[in-house]
Amino acid sequence: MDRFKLIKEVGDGTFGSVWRAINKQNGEVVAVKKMKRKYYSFEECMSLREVKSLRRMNHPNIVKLKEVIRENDILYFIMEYMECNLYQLMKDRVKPFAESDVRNWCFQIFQALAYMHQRGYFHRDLKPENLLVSKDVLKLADFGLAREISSAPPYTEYVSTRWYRAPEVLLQSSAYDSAVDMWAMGAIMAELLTLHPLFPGTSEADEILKICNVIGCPDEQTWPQGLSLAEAMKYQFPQIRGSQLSEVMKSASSEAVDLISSLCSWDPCKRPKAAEVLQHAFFKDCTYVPASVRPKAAGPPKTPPGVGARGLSGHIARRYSTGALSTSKPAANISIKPSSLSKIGVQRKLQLDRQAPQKSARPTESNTKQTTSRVPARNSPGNANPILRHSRSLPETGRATVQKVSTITEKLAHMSVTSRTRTAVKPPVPLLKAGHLKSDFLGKSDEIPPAKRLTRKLVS
Ligand SMILES: Nc1ncnc2c1ncn2[C@@H]1O[C@H](COP(=O)(O)OP(=O)(O)OP(=O)(O)O)[C@@H](O)[C@H]1O
Repeated sequence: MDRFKLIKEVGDGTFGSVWRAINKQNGEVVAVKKMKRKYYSFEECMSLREVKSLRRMNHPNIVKLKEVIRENDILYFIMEYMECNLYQLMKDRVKPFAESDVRNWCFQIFQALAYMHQRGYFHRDLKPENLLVSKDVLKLADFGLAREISSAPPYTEYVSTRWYRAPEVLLQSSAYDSAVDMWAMGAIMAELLTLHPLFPGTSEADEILKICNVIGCPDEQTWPQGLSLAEAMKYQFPQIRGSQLSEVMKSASSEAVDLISSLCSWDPCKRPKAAEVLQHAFFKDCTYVPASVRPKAAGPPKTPPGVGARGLSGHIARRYSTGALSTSKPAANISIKPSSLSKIGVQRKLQLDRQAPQKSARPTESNTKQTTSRVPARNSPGNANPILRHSRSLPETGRATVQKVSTITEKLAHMSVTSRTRTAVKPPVPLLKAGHLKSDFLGKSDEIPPAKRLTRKLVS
């Protein structure tokens, strides 16, 4: 690590602290993520999901892992540096972002998702904090480490973010897939457009209630599997017709509302795939698709190989070609090069009953008993949220408006996605009542005082 000069801590997550640093050898600014737990062998580091998945990703909208260094049993990830995350951009804002900005950002993220879903990976913890920004470039970060659950607590505990958690995960489905990322993106898009979280649940049961308040409760037509999942848990959905998303997002365009409606469909099968989303009318002005997600036959890109709908200079994409894994004890260098894709893909144990062990920027649960803290959500509307005042169901899906814009994007729509199986052991299920606020599905209370309900950071 002598090669790097740490300048400033820029992030403190559950698993690691992140620093802006300079590579003294070439002057390059990098991000150094110093992991909080110790690693006693290089093999252990190599088996981390974050390493396994990120080293296989080479996309302009996925943060590049340059090196992995183990020194004195401490693990460091050397990554490309990004200026901030989307939550930081949102939290002090009063005026919502222009829809064109949201469009450009989301277009980039959906491209990254199309790329990784095609390769059999899905993120499972999409949230504004994990979407990093530099100028108008957005990149997905924080891959899969949280799936690495076999090591000693507390740093390997799984922490997921409730506000963006898909209903099938909330209802403890034993099999779910990349559609969970699509749900999270719907919630994130809405939050970007309104500066308010769309489903700010204070517990898992309240999370489902918040969802029902917006999109109405599911029925045999909209999500039969969901009713079965609920029945298996002895959970009763609150009988709510829901609001109108356009009322919650008054200034959003009909295309934005339509896309969010389809992304936040109860039934994961009814959510569009990432590649389909790129063809949605909301993105009609965004035509650039990076070479990395184009079918090989499509030829070279017509715009520079940058990122985002606006396109960026080519040097950015070229920076991401190689990297090295290294350790100083014992010395060993291993090249990062894309290897054959794992058929297992992302595996992350989901623990739904308790809260995050420590610093986590969002309402989360993990399998520790520690309480968690939250920082206030900017402009959190609380009960003033208009979703609580309206009662009309959303359209089942907005897929009808998906438009075909090019041969390339048409081909993208046929990208395959590998399903994954959740490995969590299910504990006994208590009887749950609709809208139950006192305890979570697994019987552990995570209710917090009303004044703190709509805050983001969980406190010990
Ligand atoms: N490459 C980077 N460049 C700049 N900042 C970064 C980078 N990677 C992460 N960060 C910052 O550090 C924060 C924490 O990083 P990260 O999410 O990887 O840690 P974590 O311990 O896995 O967090 P979590 O609690 O979400 O699981 C991010 O929200 C972001 O603000």
